[in-house]
Amino acid sequence: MLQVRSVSRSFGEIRAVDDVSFDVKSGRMTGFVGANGSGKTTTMRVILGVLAADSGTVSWKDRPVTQSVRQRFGYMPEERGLYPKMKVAEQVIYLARLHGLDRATAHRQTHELLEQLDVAERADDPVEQLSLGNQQRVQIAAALVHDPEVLILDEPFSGLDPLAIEIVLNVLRDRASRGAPVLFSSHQLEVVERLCDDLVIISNGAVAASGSRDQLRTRFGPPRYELVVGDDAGWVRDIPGVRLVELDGARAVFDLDDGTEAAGVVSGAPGPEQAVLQSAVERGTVRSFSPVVPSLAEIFKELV
Ligand SMILES: Nc1ncnc2c1ncn2[C@@H]1O[C@H](COP(=O)(O)OP(=O)(O)OP(=O)(O)O)[C@@H](O)[C@H]1O
Repeated sequence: MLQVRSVSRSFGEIRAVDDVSFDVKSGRMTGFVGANGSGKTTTMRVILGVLAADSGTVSWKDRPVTQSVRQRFGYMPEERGLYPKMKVAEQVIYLARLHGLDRATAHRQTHELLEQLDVAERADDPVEQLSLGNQQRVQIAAALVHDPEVLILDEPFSGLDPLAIEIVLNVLRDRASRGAPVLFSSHQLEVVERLCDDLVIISNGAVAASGSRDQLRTRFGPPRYELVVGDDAGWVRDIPGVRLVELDGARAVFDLDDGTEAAGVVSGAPGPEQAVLQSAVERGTVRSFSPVVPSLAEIFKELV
């Protein structure tokens, strides 16, 4: 597990990262989200040692992260750093060699990755001749080629089309399933939502929430339900303890009033959602009744 503990970093008057702590667990994909300027890149740079923290620690497998440990990390920086005139494969092999791989291994791992990332046919072209999306795939190959123990990726999906997102996503999942902790930042919340196991939400340099995606959805979602009946569902608004959020003919979405608990939360007490369901059954057909979990975008709006 990679542990970030009480990390702070200021630039002059600006406190870019303020007492930030979170874990990136082995074998899990952790999405790192926050508004522009909230401190994601600064935190990632501190993890990588590109930037020193003013205070706080970063540890990997319970040991402080030193320069030699960082050699075994894979990092995709926000500012992309490929040599435009160098050929794709040559460049990735070169970076692999810098990480200490022998020539044959560097060669083999480069070509495997270019295949997986679906840019193998551009292996002998100079990087500058590739589209930005394809350059991005090469950048990802460069971050992964030395088979890193930990992956830290700053916006790995920006500028990728949906097909490329799927390809990169599969490559990262594969790395996670082999045990690497993967921390990636992204503004594409629907991608993060689909891809991550865990989440760290940062706001103004501080962690606003962290934990597993499913836990956060349960924690931050108001108790909300969707009911679909056979005819008009307008009567739902008259049930005590219920606040109608959306009504579309036979479909009603409702929250429980503030301070009202769902059934089972307070032992034995049936919640107002049970009254809705019972009333629906008495009135006729119930097509569906289910809790609604908030999307990451909704949680984000609430926190950031
Ligand atoms: N080298 C620097 N010098 C001065 N201020 C900096 C420097 N790097 C970052 N900052 C400031 O620190 C704050 C956090 O920036 P950071 O780049 O970490 O945010 P971010 O969450 O990665 O943003 P984005 O989503 O836009 O990439 C911002 O106010 C930024 O202007």
